[in-house]
Amino acid sequence: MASIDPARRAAAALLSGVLQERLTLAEQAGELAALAPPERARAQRLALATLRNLSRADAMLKPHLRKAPPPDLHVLLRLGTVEICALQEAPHGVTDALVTLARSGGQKTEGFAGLINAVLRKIAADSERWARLDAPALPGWLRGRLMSAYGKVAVMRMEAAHLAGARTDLSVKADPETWAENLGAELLPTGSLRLAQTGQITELPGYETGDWWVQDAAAALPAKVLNAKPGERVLDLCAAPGGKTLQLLTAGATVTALDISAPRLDRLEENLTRCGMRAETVAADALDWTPEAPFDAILLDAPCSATGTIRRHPDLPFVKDASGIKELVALQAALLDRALGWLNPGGRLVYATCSLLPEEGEAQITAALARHPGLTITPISAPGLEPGWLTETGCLRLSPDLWPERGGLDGFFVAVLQQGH
Ligand SMILES: C[S@@+](CC[C@H](N)C(=O)[O-])C[C@H]1O[C@@H](n2cnc3c(N)ncnc32)[C@H](O)[C@@H]1O
Repeated sequence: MASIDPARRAAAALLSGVLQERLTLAEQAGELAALAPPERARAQRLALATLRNLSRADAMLKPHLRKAPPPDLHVLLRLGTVEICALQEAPHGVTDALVTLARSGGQKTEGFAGLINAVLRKIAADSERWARLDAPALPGWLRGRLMSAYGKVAVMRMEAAHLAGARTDLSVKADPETWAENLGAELLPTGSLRLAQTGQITELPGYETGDWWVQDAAAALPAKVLNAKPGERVLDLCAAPGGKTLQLLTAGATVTALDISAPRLDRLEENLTRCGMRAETVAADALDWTPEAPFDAILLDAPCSATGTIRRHPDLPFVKDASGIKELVALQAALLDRALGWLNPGGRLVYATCSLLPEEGEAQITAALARHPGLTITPISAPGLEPGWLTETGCLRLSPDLWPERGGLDGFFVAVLQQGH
C-alpha cells in the first residue's frame, strides 16, 4: 500500500473546511504549518484547483454515483477527479493515493476505499468529457447582481477568468525593466511585473532583499493614481497587510498606516522590515480614531466583499453569501465620511474596493457626492490604463475578464475625490 501523501491529506482537510465548515483557506492557514514549503504549496495548489473546478468535478462524478456521497468521501472523489481531469496527473497514482488516504481516514472514509477505486477508474476512462464541460457558474446571489451590472456575456467571461486563475504579480521598488529580466517576468503597461510561473516566491532573487512584494496588478493601481509626492503626508487607512503602504513609501511620502487588526498590522510591519521602509503604524478602529493633523492625501482601501478576487480566492463563493453586504456598504460610507474630514484644503482621497458590486463602488461614490456638497471626482489617469476601464465619471472599474490575453486582472473600483472649498 502506498504511504500517505501529506499534501493530499492537507488539501482534503482544507476542502472539508471550506465546503463543510465555511472557513476560508486563509482562516485555515494553520492546517499547513506542519508541512515543508513545497508540500504546503502543493496542498494549496490542489485545494485551489478543486475549488475552481468543483461543479465540473460534480458533473463528471454524477453518472457514477447512485446517491450523494457522505461529505468526507465526496471531498476525496472531487479531489481525485480534478487531479485526473484538470491537472492531468497519472490516474493510477492518484487513485492509489486517495484509496490510501481513505483507508487512513477512520470511520468516515475507511469503508469507501473500494468505491473510490472503482469510481476514479471510471472517471479516468471517461476523462475526454471534461473538456466539454462549462466553466463553473458563480452562486446565484452574486451572478444575478453581476448580470444586472455587466450583462450575461461579461459575467460568462468573468467565470472563465475565475476558472483560469491568476498569475503572480509583483510591485517593485525601482528599476522594473531590470527586475523583469532577472525574474523572467512580463513588465505590464501599468508597471507591475507578472511572473511566468508561480513557484516558491520566497526563493526568488529580490525577496530577501525586499526589492519587490507580491501585489496584483489591479491592486497596485489605487496607490498609483493617488500619485504621492516626496514629503507629502499620506494616511493609508485600512492599510494591512501593507502592499499599498509600501507603494506610498516608495514614492517618498511620509505615511501613517492604520488598521483595526493588530495581527494584520504585524504582517504589515514584517513587510516594512523586509523592504527596509518605515511608516507610523496605528492599530485602531478608524471610526473612533482622530488624527493630530490633517493629511495631504488619504488612501481608503475599504473592507469589502472581495468579489473581485475570486480568481485568486475560489473559496469565497463557497463561504460567503449576500448577508453582510449591507453592513459593509454602511461601513464604507462611514469610513469615507470620516476620512474626508481629515484632508488638508485641496487634499485628495482615493477610495478603492476589490469588489465587483456597484454598491461598493460606483453607487458608493454617487451617494458620497450627494452627502458632501462641494465634493468632486478627479478623472483618473495613470500610465498603462486602457480607456475602456474608465467610467463616464472618470473612475476606474476593473473586472477579471479584462486583459484576457495577458492573464486577467483582479476586479477593483477606484475613485479620486477632492473636497471643494
Ligand atoms: C482591503 S483590506 C486592506 C488591504 C491593504 N490596503 C493592502 O493593500 O495591503 C481592508 C482592511 O480594512 C481593515 N479594517 C476593517 N474595518 C476597519 C476599521 N473600522 N478601521 C480600520 N481598519 C479597518 C481590515 O482589517 C483590513 O485589513
